[in-house]
Formats: sequence, structure tokens, C-alpha cells
Amino acid sequence: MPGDYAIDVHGLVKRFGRKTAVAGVDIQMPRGEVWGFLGPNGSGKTTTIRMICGLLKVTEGTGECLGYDIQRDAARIRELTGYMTQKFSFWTDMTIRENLEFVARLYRLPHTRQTVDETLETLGLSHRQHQLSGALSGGWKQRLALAAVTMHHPQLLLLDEPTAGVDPQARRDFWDEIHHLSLQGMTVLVSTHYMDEAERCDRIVYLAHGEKIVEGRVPDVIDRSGLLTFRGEGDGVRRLADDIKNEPGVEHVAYFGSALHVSGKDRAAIQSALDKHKTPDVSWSEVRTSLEDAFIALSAEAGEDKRVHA
Ligand SMILES: Nc1ncnc2c1ncn2[C@@H]1O[C@H](COP(=O)(O)OP(=O)(O)OP(=O)(O)O)[C@@H](O)[C@H]1O
Repeated sequence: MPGDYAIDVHGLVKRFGRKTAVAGVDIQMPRGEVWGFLGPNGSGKTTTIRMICGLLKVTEGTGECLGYDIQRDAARIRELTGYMTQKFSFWTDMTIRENLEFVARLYRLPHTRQTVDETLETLGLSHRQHQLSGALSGGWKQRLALAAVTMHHPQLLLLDEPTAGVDPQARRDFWDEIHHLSLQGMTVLVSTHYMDEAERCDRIVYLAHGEKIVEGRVPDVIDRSGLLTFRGEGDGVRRLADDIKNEPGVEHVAYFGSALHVSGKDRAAIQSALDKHKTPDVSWSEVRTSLEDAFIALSAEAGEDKRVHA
């Protein structure tokens, strides 16, 4: 099989007129892994994905996807890839089965009936195959879209915010399916804004303003942020937020239900801030820094919008 990496791209740049959407991104993603692609709105995730699968011409940069050159072999890459766009569409007045048969014919897949049967079975859609697609709930629509993009047995799945607006149980089911596909050898790159989804990935890549800010396993990304976090619980803890926020060395203060999380890089400074605002009914303990806080800190370090710290 050509190439050790499913995705091996260097210095990808995409400019739309004077706007630089992607400003030099490198990704080396081994085959068979599940990676999360994160970053604020407009940070360049979709544009990067579309360059990787040959749907968008790169302005600068080189690379291979599944061992094929992203500029020269775009058509071949598209055959071997399943790409689920943010706004995937299907015929709402056709049944699930009819939609999948339509896609199968579009891809000129052999043995249409059998292929569709297998796809329905794999994704747990068999019992719903005669339902009109337009009547499906958000979670089942997502499942149908996944069925449509996996039917030709791609080696690489590129999923662009596949679970946006889907309820937690459906998101969980969707992720079970992603891991199931990964166990069958598929490589999966998923863009998401959900931190719990990021935690399910082998590795995450975080973009901001078209640049890769950080890449790694979740615990490593959290470590790299250098943040320490303390959780305060007890009556009145939320009233302390504004005062603690203004203490030196305190970088983030966030509400978690009735608790308060205080983060910063300097242990002594945080401790002295907490001591200063000590009250008998509030207790503090050190907890794991959240991935969200780590991203905010890393983005700020990289020159991202510093208003997030205000
Ligand atoms: N065809 C286009 N023409 C001009 N600008 C574009 C085009 N496509 C994307 N952009 C711009 O490029 C930047 C990156 O967009 P992109 O859609 O890749 O971001 P994203 O990280 O996927 O965002 P989101 O999380 O909102 O989906 C944005 O500023 C966007 O407006």
C-alpha cells in the first residue's frame, strides 16, 4: 500500500483573494487512527479538509493523501475517501433505502442491492430502510449520511462537524460507529466543536486563524498548556468569581454548575489568590485542567484573540 500515512501534507496554504484561510498547515496522520480537528469558527478546518481530499486546489504546499499526490491525483483520492460535509443533503421524499441505492448508482458500485443491504445492516438502519428520509430525527439523518459516505468502503473518512445539533445519545451512538469503522481499518478525521468528542480521539489538531496551534494526545495537549486548575465548592463560591478573576496569576475562572474552576500557570500565585479570598464554607481542591481551558491558553500564547482572558 503506498505511503505510511493516510494524510501527509506540508505547508498547506489556501488564499481566497486577499483572505488567507489556511496559513501553512502540516499534518502527518498514520493510517487507522481517529483524529479530531478543532478550532474556532473560520479557523480553516473545512478548507484544510477540502484540500486534503482534492476538492479544493491548494495555493501553496504539497502532500499526499492515501499515498496519492493531493494536486495530481485528486480524482483517485476522492474515490478512496468518504467526505461528509457540514450540510450533507439527500432526497427527503425518498426512503433511506432509495437514497442509498441512488448513491450506490452514483458511485457505480457493483451489486447495488447487496451493497445497500450490507450498509444498512452495518449501520443499524435495516429496520428503518423504508422510512422517508425527511421524517428522520437529527441523529438518524446523521447515520444515513454516514452510511452514504461509507458505502464505497473508503480508506479515509473526513467528517466535517458530523454531530452538530444532534442530541447527546445520538452523538454517542455516532461515535460508537466511528470507532467501529476505525476497528475495521478506516482512518477517520473528524472536525468538531465538542470537547467530549475531542476526548474520544487518538489525537487532536487545533487550528486558529488558519494555523496549527497544537497537536497531540489529549493529556499531552493539556500538559502543554501548563495550566493548573483548582475547583472550589461550597455556599457562595460563585460570588468569589469576579474578585478571584482579577488576582495576578489567575488566567481563567469558569463556572461548572455550582462549582468554580480557577486556572493559571503559577501555583503559588493561584494559591495566594485563593487564600486571599478564603471563606469557611468554600473548599478548594486541585483537578484536571479542561481541554477547553488548555485550548484557550494555547491560542492566546500563539497570538490569538486575547479578549478571551478579559
Ligand atoms: N470559498 C471561499 N471564499 C472566500 N472565503 C472563504 C471561502 N471558504 C472559506 N472562506 C473563509 O476562510 C476562512 C476559513 O473557513 P473554514 O470554513 O475553512 O473554517 P472552519 O474552521 O471550517 O469554520 P467552522 O467551524 O465555522 O466550520 C473563513 O474566514 C471563511 O470565511
